[in-house]
Amino acid sequence: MYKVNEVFETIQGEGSFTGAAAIFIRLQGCPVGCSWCDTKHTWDIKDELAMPLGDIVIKTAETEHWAQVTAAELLARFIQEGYQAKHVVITGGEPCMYDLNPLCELLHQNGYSTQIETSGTFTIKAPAQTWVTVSPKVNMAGGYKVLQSALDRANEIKHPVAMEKHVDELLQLLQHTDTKAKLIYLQPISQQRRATELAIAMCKKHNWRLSVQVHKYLGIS
Ligand SMILES: C[S@@+](CC[C@H](N)C(=O)[O-])C[C@H]1O[C@@H](n2cnc3c(N)ncnc32)[C@H](O)[C@@H]1O
Ligand SMILES: Nc1nc2[nH]cc(C(=O)O)c2c(=O)[nH]1
Ligand code: SF4
Ligand SMILES: [Mg+2]
Repeated sequence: MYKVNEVFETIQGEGSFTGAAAIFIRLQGCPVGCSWCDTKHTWDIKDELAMPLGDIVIKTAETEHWAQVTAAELLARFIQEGYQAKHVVITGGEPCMYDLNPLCELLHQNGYSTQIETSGTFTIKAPAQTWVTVSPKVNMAGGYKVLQSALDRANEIKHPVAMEKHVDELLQLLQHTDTKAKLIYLQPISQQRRATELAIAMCKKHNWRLSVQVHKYLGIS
């Protein structure tokens, strides 16, 4: 069973799948506590805020409501809603609090590709074909060993930056990671001008890529 905060079809706005039509599943719950997090409404799991999946799918505002569902119920809902996207992004909250194997396997069997957006603070439980985006959160719950195994598994590393020290953190993490087959992105925090300028300069300096949360510039979810 998965606790789901939101389900919606949109355009992937971050990382290497930017521009791809995608179905997003936003899972409820995250203990990491990033001060600049743009999805704080997913942090807590409040029993009294449970609601049916049908109500979750039509909700338009960011709320702390969630629905408890199976993988099969989610797939059935995609079909019922007439979603055409064949790429599914599982985010949160922190999706790796959950075992994502049953969900991803069912989606793969039904012709979807899958992608996870994770902080690297929980062990990743997902099939080998799943594209893993790690947005590393340092000095947070989970510890160094878990984060390193997430970085090793990552297909792309997408580091949120606002200050030089965030770049230094990434450089430190990459020292212990084989990055040959990985894409490395900097993502400016909250579209701040200074963060964006820093990210551009550092992408040029280190030959990394820039991810700018295109959906926020477009004003879409
Ligand atoms: C909301 S998080 C959910 C998934 C997971 N907990 C994680 O942190 O990767 C999804 C992505 O948004 C990024 N993010 C969150 N708040 C942001 C902000 N204010 N500006 C830029 N990126 C942000 C995270 O770093 C992560 O890459
Ligand atoms: N369009 C769109 N793209 C996204 N890529 C990652 C997102 C996330 O919240 O994890 C996200 C999101 O919330 N919306
Ligand atoms: S780990 Fe992700 S969801 Fe959790 S607080 Fe940080 S950015 Fe937000
Ligand atoms: Mg988002």
